[in-house]
Amino acid sequence: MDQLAVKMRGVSKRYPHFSLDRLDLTLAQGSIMGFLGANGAGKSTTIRILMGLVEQDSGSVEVLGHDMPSQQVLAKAGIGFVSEDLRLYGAPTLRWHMDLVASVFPGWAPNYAEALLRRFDLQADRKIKGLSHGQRVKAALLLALARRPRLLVLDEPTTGLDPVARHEVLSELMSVMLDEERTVLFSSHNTRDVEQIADAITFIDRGRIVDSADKESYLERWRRVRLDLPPRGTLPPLPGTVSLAGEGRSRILTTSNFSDAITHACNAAGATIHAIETMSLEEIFVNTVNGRREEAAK
Ligand SMILES: Nc1ncnc2c1ncn2[C@@H]1O[C@H](COP(=O)(O)OP(=O)(O)OP(=O)(O)O)[C@@H](O)[C@H]1O
Repeated sequence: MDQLAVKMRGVSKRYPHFSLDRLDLTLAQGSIMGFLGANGAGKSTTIRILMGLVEQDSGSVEVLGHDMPSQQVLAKAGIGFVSEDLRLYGAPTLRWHMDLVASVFPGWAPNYAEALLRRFDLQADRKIKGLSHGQRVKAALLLALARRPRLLVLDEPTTGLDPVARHEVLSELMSVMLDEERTVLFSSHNTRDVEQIADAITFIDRGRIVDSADKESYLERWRRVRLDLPPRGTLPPLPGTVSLAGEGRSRILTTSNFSDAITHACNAAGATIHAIETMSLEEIFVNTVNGRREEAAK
């Protein structure tokens, strides 16, 4: 079994209008996990708990083998964290921040930091307050990456960036991650960003983990099948059916568990299949969340 960088078991946290509900989340070392959820789904709360910034009401949290929050000092030595909450000081320069982080973390890699400055097109002698939002995000990433943390936790790093800055940050992040094996937890409500860089994906909705798997498995399992039923024909119940829509004899079957058995069953029912379409992560995410909400409403 892979070593786990993050292990959350039965973690609950109750706020007056929201609760995280017995959340289980594991992140194997070396994997890049996209943590996807709509606004208010509980992504930041989960990340704050695993960073020891908020204490769970119940359940256990282990990060890099350390219990959280009780051993957070040990865990944090190995974590690079970038989030909207983390503000850099405005008046000092980026160089001042680099020197500060280097003085605190022995793993700081000066040559790597200089390479990242060039990659991110940042000038170290500029004051933080004079940087654009995109440049600040890149500065925060540089400060986290150059420590060479074993675990990188990025809470919505692309939120609020214009498309150009977003593309820059993502492509730099991707090339940085190709450089060596890193464990990354990357939260976002942007499925395209996650699809681009993650190899594992966890969906959270209304404080609950809805699904968690490697990206390829999502993209392979989910299909939209367009078909025509024979006159007065019906389809048998098919495992994995998320929705079956359509009018007259035409149907669109959305399944989260596609296999040849589905096409065989459709053919056996006399249906004519016109197309079997792959789905984007965005469509999978929307279908997962909607399917769950419809279940809850029944
Ligand atoms: N300290 C707090 N006190 C009360 N409620 C809180 C607190 N922190 C978070 N919440 C609530 O918990 C819910 C989940 O918030 P959270 O920030 O975890 O969501 P998110 O998935 O990160 O959302 P977004 O994508 O909008 O940032 C929200 O309804 C929020 O109002």
